[in-house]
Amino acid sequence: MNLTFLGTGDFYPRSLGHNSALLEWNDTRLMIDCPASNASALERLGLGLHEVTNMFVTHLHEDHINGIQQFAYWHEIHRRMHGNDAKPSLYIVSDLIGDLWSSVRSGLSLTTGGVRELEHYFELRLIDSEDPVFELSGVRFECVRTRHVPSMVSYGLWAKPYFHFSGDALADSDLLGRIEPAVERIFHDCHLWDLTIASHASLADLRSLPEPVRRKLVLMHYNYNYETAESREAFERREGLPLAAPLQSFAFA
Ligand SMILES: O=c1ccn([C@@H]2O[C@@H]3COP(=O)(O)O[C@H]3[C@H]2O)c(=O)[nH]1
Repeated sequence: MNLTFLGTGDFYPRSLGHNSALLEWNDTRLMIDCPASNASALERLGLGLHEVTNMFVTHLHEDHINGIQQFAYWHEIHRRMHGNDAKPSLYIVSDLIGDLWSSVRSGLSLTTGGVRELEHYFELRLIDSEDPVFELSGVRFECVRTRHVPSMVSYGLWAKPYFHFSGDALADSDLLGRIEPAVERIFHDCHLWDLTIASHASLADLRSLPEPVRRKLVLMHYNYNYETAESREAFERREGLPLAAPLQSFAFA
C-alpha cells in the first residue's frame, strides 16, 4: 500500500493544500477527505479526479469537504462523456451523513436534470457508527473517533498493519499507545502555530507522547510557515520529528 499526501496544510494552507491523502493498493484508490485543492495535486501526480473512485470523509470542516461538489460533478460529467455508469463510492460513518448532505445540498440537489439526492452522485457506503469498520479490496479500516472540537463528530483512519491517520485530532496518549504496536507509522495532526489552539495537537502535546509512539510520528495539517522543503528540513533537524510534504509518498509492505 502507498499513502501519498495530496495536501498537508491546515485551513489556510497557501501552497501546501488542505490536509488530505490518497491511498493506493491492489488497483484501488481511496482518498481521505476531499478538499478542492486535491484536483491540482492529483494532476501533478498525473491523475484525474475521475481516477479516484473511493472517498472517506473524516469530518465536516470545510477544509476537508470543500471539493465534494467539484468531485461529484466531475465524476458525473466524466461518466456521461465516456458512457460509464459506475459512480464513485463514498465511505462515511453514518453519524456524519445527514450533516454532509446539509453542507453540499445547496449546490448538488437542484440540477437541469431534476432534483438530486447524494445517492445520485455516489454509491453510499455507510459505516455503522456503533461498529465503525469497513473493508475495501482486502484491507480492513477502523474509523477511530477523535477529540477535535467538543460535540463535533470526527474520525481518524486506522489501517492495520500499515498506518494510523489521525484526522484532525488532539493527541490522545492512550489511544495512540494502543494503536502504535499495530502500525508502521502514525500520521498526526500538529498545528505548529505559536499559540494555543484547543482543537488541534500542539508540538508540546506530541513531544510528551511515549517514545515508541513518537518514533512513528509524521506530522501533518500544519501551518504555512512550513511551505518550503528547507523550513520542513530545519524543523526536523531541530525537533527530531518529520513533517509530511505535499505529494510525499509512504510505502507500506
Ligand atoms: O473550536 C474551534 C474550531 C475551529 N478552530 C480553528 O478554526 C479552524 C477550522 O479548521 P481546522 O479544524 O482545520 O482548524 C481550526 C482551528 O484552527 C478553533 O481553533 N477552535
